Amino acid sequence: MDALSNLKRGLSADKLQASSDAQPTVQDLNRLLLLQRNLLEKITLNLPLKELLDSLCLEIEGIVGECCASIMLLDKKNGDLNLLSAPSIPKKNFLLLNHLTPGPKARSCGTAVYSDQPVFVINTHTDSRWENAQHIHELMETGACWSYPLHDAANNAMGSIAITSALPRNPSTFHARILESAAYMAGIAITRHFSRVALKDSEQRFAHIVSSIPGVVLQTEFDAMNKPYFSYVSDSVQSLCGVTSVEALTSFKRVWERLHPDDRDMVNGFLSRKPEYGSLWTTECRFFDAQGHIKWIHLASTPEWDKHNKLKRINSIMLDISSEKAAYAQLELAGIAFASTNEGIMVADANNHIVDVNRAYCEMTGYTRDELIGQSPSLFNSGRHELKFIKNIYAIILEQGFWQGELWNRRNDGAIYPQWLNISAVYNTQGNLTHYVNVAADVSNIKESEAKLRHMSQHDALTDLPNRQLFKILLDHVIEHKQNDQRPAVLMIDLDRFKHVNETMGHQAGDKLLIQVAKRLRNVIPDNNLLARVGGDEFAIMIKDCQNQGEAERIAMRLVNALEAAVDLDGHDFFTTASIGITLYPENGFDSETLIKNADTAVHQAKDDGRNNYAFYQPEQTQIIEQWVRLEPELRRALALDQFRVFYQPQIDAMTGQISGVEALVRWEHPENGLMSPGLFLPIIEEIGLMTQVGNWVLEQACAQASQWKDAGYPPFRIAVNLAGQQILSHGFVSVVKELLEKYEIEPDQLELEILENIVMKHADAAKPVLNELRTLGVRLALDDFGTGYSSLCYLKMLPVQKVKIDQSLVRDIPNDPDDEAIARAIIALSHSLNLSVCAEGVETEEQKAFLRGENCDQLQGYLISRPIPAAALSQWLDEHYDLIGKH
Ligand SMILES: Nc1nc2c(ncn2[C@@H]2O[C@@H]3COP(=O)(O)O[C@H]4[C@@H](O)[C@H](n5cnc6c(=O)[nH]c(N)nc65)O[C@@H]4COP(=O)(O)O[C@H]3[C@H]2O)c(=O)[nH]1
Repeated sequence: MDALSNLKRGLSADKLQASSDAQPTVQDLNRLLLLQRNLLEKITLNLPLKELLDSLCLEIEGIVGECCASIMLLDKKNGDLNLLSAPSIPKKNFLLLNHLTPGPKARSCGTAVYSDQPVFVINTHTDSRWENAQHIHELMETGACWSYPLHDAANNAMGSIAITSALPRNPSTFHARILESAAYMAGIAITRHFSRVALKDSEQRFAHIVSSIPGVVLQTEFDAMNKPYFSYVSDSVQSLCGVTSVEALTSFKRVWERLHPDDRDMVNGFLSRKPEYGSLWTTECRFFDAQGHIKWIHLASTPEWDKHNKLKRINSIMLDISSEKAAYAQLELAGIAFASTNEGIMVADANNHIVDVNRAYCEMTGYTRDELIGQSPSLFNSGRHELKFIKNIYAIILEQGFWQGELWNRRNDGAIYPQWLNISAVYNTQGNLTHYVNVAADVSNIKESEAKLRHMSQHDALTDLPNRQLFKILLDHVIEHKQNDQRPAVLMIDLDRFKHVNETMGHQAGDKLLIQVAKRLRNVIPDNNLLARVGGDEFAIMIKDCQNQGEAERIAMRLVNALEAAVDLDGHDFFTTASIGITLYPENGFDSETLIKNADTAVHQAKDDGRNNYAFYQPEQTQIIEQWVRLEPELRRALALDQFRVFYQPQIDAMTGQISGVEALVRWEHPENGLMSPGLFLPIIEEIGLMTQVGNWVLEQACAQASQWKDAGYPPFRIAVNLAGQQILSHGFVSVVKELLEKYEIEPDQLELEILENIVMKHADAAKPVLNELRTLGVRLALDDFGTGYSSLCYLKMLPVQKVKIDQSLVRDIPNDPDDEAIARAIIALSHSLNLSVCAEGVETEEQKAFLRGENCDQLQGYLISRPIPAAALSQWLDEHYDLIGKH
């Protein structure tokens, strides 16, 4: 329907304001053209919509006269019409006019929009389309209202433009044209406005999206020469490649130069891909950022092709994946470590089901990876740990996050092995336990080495017996855990003169001897008792329960006997003996330290008692040992410091009283202690191996003195010198004697060498040839201290001795002890029967002298005649008893 017919439909004869319906004049048309031109100009200038529409309304009002122009717009949300521009309508009336819902009776504007037709109401008071507008009439003078719908780009009604007059009024054709034209232009202005707003919105949204993307958005196009250039680059390119988006847009090269040289060929290939590659291209490459650090980029692109399949454009996004790359590299590294480490690694989930294991773990356990996945670590249970222990481990892990320690586990083949295990709990970011990581090492080898080391450190390498340290530990253990009536005992066994074996026969022979000794001792001691080698030639035995002294004594006897049989050393029979010291718990000590120390002390007592013997600990021995320790270093220097002296004690003929000889006896003139007798220091000298040196020194002193006495005019008498075992067995001893005799021009039979009975007995094989040589030399030999040791008369027969010296212990109790008398009597008689002369030692009383003379003892020596005295004093004694000498 055109404007005019619409006009006719709304006409009413009454109260109409006059209106010319004449055709528009040239002036009108000019005004209309001017209106259009002005509005188009303003649209082009992009003036604000409101300003633009207001000016349109005002211009219409100016052309039409006595009217108000207004523009209403549909609210898309609720579908109501609201005023968008009404410059001449007071603002207070806006509320009356707004919220107009389009409909058939919705006044002029609502009806126009509803019907999408122009509506010319020439009298609002009578027109049914205004019948609901009483509230408006009450407040506004509204007589006529002509309205035209506005259209959007899709030609849908989106609002209205209206000319309202206070009085009813007819529109002219020109009015209708103005309205039509204004509606058209307002529609353009509004549509354009909304397009611009939408575009701006879209741009803003795009910019927002691009800026919020953690990467660079870019568009690459190709020029006529097919060279790439960027048609769009988002600002974030700067943080990635160190160039601004403006620089990138102006120079593709600037970005290209930031690309890692090694990746350029690959990216070149990327840019020249063919459609076959599909619609999404991805790759990874490296760029240098502004600081020169490498950034890893994930490049994702969608290509656009022209109709000739020529690449037109590439839309890309570049994402910084540097941290992911680093994390991946770390993961890769962890993966390599996991796979290649020698530590077994097992990962279990929160329910303790195995989720992964490495190669080392499989090797250690003997299971394949597939066999282990999904299993529980209880598969390795060795049965050596209580459930409580395992539960406690997991309790510690939950409390502290980890546990480490040693476990016994079972391999697939059933073998049980020690494992050093470190279990850590793994928690996720929410703090929930997700995994357990077990790092385990098979410590069997370490354990074995440890055990070997421990064994080595606690055992003697030669005999494989426990050493002193272990002996002490075990002894303390027995003491600590002993039953009430249990009495442990310690037997310390010291091989007599073992050093001599080493020195004369070599260490190998010494080792063999020790091995044999160990074997014999082991065979002798009762089961369940302990034998240890606690020093070079020292063994120790712990009797776990020794009921009484007698039992210890019996064992000691058995030990002594066991060692008595000859030991075969490289085809030679060798005899060894031992001195045994015994301590009993608790009387001789409450701990291992004291029991061992005191047993050591008792060993010395046994040695003093003549060796090849045993002795129980006597507390007073400790004092002697202490003295020993004090004197030893001083004794080592005594010879060099000329602190030894030789005293002489005369021996007389029992029948005639004439002097028959003198015995040389050594003394030590200690700088502080004064003169010390040999009993106090000779055992030490012997023990420290200086006996040969000191003994030979005494021998030389005696020979020199004999020569002096001879030179002084005294008739020759015998010089008796004591010989120690070490001396007899020392290399070249006979030559030493020979040289001395020659040096001091002494007749061999003037020298008498006194040897101890037990020394000869013990070393018969070695000593006998030496004694024979001495005898061949012409030197006289006397058996000293006879009657105290073996007293084997068979030996007497075998040895080349000419004299027997009755020990002073047998003389001491004469005449009170009939036994001693009987022994002395027997020795004298038997010696005489073997053509040996007899000298009695320690003669102190006339009774002893009388008894001995009565028994035909040949010589007497003792305090009754003279104490041992220095050479000068003896010279004086000789002078005083000159007659005795002369008669010799
Ligand atoms: N109670 C008492 N004692 C008497 C009496 N007459 C002598 N004596 C002591 O008896 C010991 C005799 O020497 P011996 O039996 O060979 O016993 C010697 C001897 O075996 C050893 N000895 C001494 N000098 C040497 C030495 O140069 N070399 C070696 N190998 N042994 C020596 O030391 C032992 C002890 O020597 P001495 O203390 O000098 O003790 C000496 C002497 O002083 C007496 O009437 N009553």
